[in-house]
Amino acid sequence: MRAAIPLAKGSASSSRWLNRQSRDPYVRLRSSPTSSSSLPTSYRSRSSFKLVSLAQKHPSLLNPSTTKSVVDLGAAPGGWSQVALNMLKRGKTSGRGRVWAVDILGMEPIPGVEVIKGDFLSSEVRDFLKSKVQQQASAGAGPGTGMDEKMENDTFGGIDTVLSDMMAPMTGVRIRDIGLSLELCAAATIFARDVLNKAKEGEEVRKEGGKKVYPGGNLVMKFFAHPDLDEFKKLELDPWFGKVVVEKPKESRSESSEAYWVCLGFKGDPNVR
Ligand SMILES: C[S@@+](CC[C@H](N)C(=O)[O-])C[C@H]1O[C@@H](n2cnc3c(N)ncnc32)[C@H](O)[C@@H]1O
Repeated sequence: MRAAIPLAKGSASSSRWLNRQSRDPYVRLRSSPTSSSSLPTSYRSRSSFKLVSLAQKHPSLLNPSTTKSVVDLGAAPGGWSQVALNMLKRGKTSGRGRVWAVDILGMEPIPGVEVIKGDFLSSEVRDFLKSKVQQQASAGAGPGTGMDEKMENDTFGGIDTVLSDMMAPMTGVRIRDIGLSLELCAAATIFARDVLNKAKEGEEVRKEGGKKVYPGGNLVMKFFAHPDLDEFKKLELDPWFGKVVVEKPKESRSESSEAYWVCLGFKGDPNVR
């Protein structure tokens, strides 16, 4: 087991880090027990506020009335899963909503979230997760639900939203770090294509509260800005979704090159439409 590396007392970098943490409003909010807003603020991670922000801007990502099932990739310590679960609990789908959380690291349990510990880059872990999702899909299917028919037609993936905040430990070697980010994005994208609910034929974009809602499942995925990743979006995301936008939530540190793709309205394989 690797020993924890202590922060060098008084070193310039540790004082910079401590200084930044103490000034960061999202680090303080993370553990604040109360808030005037209706959103719970005792989240496990600073990152939670990024998802809150993305979901406020794109309400169909975690829509309390329609989102029933969410997969959270790179979930530890569990902040995004908490946000997703809270949103599902507030809606009509409460009780039926499911969240699966996957991480290479362990995390404290969250009641209502099924945690799978494993490396998402391993095909065994992805297949295990897929089988869990499919079990739910077939349990939900049945006469009168319309789901049996959807599954026969191969248009029921079972998942409404896939979230990926996965980030490999940075090596500092830019080309390697970009390669790792691309590898995680590729694995999350291929998985999402297999499990996301597809827009039904003839289903139109509708407006809700002045915002467009694209039919079909959604994918939110962290990436690191680089021309190779722009190319990835153009080839692997844009043709598969109704709309793909790049978001840099205000809670994401400006010095970080991280951003998120918000992919709305899964349409399925462009080659067979
Ligand atoms: C930024 S953290 C996620 C924070 C989380 N969204 C939250 O709000 O608590 C990134 C996570 O990605 C996980 N990760 C990186 N590579 C992974 C992989 N190959 N498989 C599973 N998890 C991975 C890391 O272990 C880490 O916990």
